[in-house]
Amino acid sequence: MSEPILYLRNANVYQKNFLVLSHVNMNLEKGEFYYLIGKTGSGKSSLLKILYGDIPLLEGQGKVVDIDLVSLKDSEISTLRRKLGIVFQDFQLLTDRSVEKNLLFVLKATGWKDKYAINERIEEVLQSVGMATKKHKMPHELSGGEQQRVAIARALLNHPALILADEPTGNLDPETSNEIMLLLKGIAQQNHCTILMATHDYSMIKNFPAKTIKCENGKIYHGDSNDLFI
Ligand SMILES: Nc1ncnc2c1ncn2[C@@H]1O[C@H](COP(=O)(O)OP(=O)(O)OP(=O)(O)O)[C@@H](O)[C@H]1O
Repeated sequence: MSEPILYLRNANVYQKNFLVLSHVNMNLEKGEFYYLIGKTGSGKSSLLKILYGDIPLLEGQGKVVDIDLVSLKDSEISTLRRKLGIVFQDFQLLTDRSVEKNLLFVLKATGWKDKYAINERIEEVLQSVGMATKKHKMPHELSGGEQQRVAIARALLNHPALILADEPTGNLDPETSNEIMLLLKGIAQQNHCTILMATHDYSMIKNFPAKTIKCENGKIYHGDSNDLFI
């Protein structure tokens, strides 16, 4: 079996002094799609935050895209995030600049200098999410689904091997949610990239089956979305 793209061993996930999840063990394989499910407050966002370095891993072991979470220093968090794509429910685009400038901002912040390469990468990611014709639009001129497409394009800029998505369809209607799911699944396949997506949306899980990681009563359980509908 190939090396997992991320693993946690006996990891305890805390929010301040509160133990949210204990003895978390997980291995995510390259190119696979996983749902992270569980009731509100069960720890999905906290688990994702451990993985992108927003909460420190104080107990247990873990590695994400070859970066050790236990020894992660503040100065290495930007390196970790550069290797990941992160997508949020509320898109988190910079509202004062165009789609193109949102992407440019990330490329510059992550060390891209060559103007030609920058323009080419912006074109590529916008093409891959079907937004190439909207690069001069401001975020408020886009629908929620379009804004999420731009956020996904932004997540793809640095060719991440892993995308962490926290309720990416939570603010979208069912039809637009399906479009975003198709897009994410296509990205996982084409780029051989792993996606871990937190969601509450069981109808979507039913439409797009995948492996599941469930947070419940302070623990996680591995399964398959088909198990949820027996
Ligand atoms: N900043 C914080 N400080 C203290 N406790 C927190 C903080 N953020 C979350 N918690 C607590 O940690 C637990 C897990 O919250 P978390 O946001 O990870 O759940 P979730 O499964 O993502 O929920 P939702 O589906 O509502 O987003 C909850 O009991 C919550 O109250």
